[in-house]
Amino acid sequence: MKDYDNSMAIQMRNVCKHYPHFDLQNISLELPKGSIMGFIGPNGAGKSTTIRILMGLVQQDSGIVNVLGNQMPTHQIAAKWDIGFASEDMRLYKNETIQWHMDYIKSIYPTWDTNYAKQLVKRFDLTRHQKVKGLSHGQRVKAGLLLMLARKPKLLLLDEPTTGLDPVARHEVINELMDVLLDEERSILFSSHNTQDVEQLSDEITFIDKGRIISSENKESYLEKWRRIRLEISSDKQLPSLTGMVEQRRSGTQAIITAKSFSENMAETYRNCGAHIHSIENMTLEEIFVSEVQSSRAFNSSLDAATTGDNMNKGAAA
Ligand SMILES: Nc1ncnc2c1ncn2[C@@H]1O[C@H](COP(=O)(O)OP(=O)(O)OP(=O)(O)O)[C@@H](O)[C@H]1O
Repeated sequence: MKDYDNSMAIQMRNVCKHYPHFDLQNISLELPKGSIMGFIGPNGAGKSTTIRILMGLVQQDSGIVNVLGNQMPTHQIAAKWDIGFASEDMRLYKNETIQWHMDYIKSIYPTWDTNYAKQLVKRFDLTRHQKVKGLSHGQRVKAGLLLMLARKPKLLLLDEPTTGLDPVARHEVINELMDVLLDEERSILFSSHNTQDVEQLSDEITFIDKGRIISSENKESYLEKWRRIRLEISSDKQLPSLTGMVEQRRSGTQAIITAKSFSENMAETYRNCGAHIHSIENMTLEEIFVSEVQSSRAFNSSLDAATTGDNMNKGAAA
């Protein structure tokens, strides 16, 4: 990438990948160094495919990918020294112990931190001489994270790191990831279905659905824009459709408005139309996620309908 920005751990520009029943479409995202990005999307949205492209495990059909200054997949070998990757299907040797794996990783990576590895064994409540085949799912996930964290990679790519963990184990893993970020040069991108984890951990949030990024923003400013407005208006009056309103639900005199770019002017306009506003509430990331996905799907299907209509008209004209 000619204009590679040195302050970014990840830069993706217009990345596309075609599978027989799926297209990753024009993915562009940037992760500043020292930040943590939550990557949220429904099942089959394209999260793992994107992470695998960043890791060089899958090759994009087009578009530019730069990870820690390395063009991917061309310079993936150099990049992999500094990337820690963890996914649900991470393979450990079943007949070997956690200690065996620690020694093995230590022999490969000169950055391995023996003291930190020992601390992690304690914090994750693992037994070093236990064989992998005897570990529970949660213990296996924690062992995988330990092996990755103790070699101190500059970038962590985590594909659903908390899936299948009980609340206590999730809490331990999240706290550990937050501690990792105390070192300001390190960066994390993690995918999740769990919006609570993402809300707690992330500085940046990216939503993906059906292979397209639907938003990618700083968490604080993003959460600040969304509001749910509950109001009452006489049933014979219409509420105006304002810019930034993504949903309006009415039942008799009661209405609930979801706003994507809320401003006081919006509330004022409703009041001027005769509405009485009961409350203006902040929304959780989960509520915002559902609204984003629904409005993006509605928008895309209206575009598809318009395109189909155009084609039919062209067909008719021909
Ligand atoms: N090697 C492959 N060959 C064909 N299709 C694939 C391949 N890998 C992924 N896909 C398809 O790409 C789509 C996106 O999959 P991906 O695993 O990236 O989604 P995801 O967002 O991580 O989903 P989940 O949350 O369910 O894990 C799916 O429809 C999947 O079937």
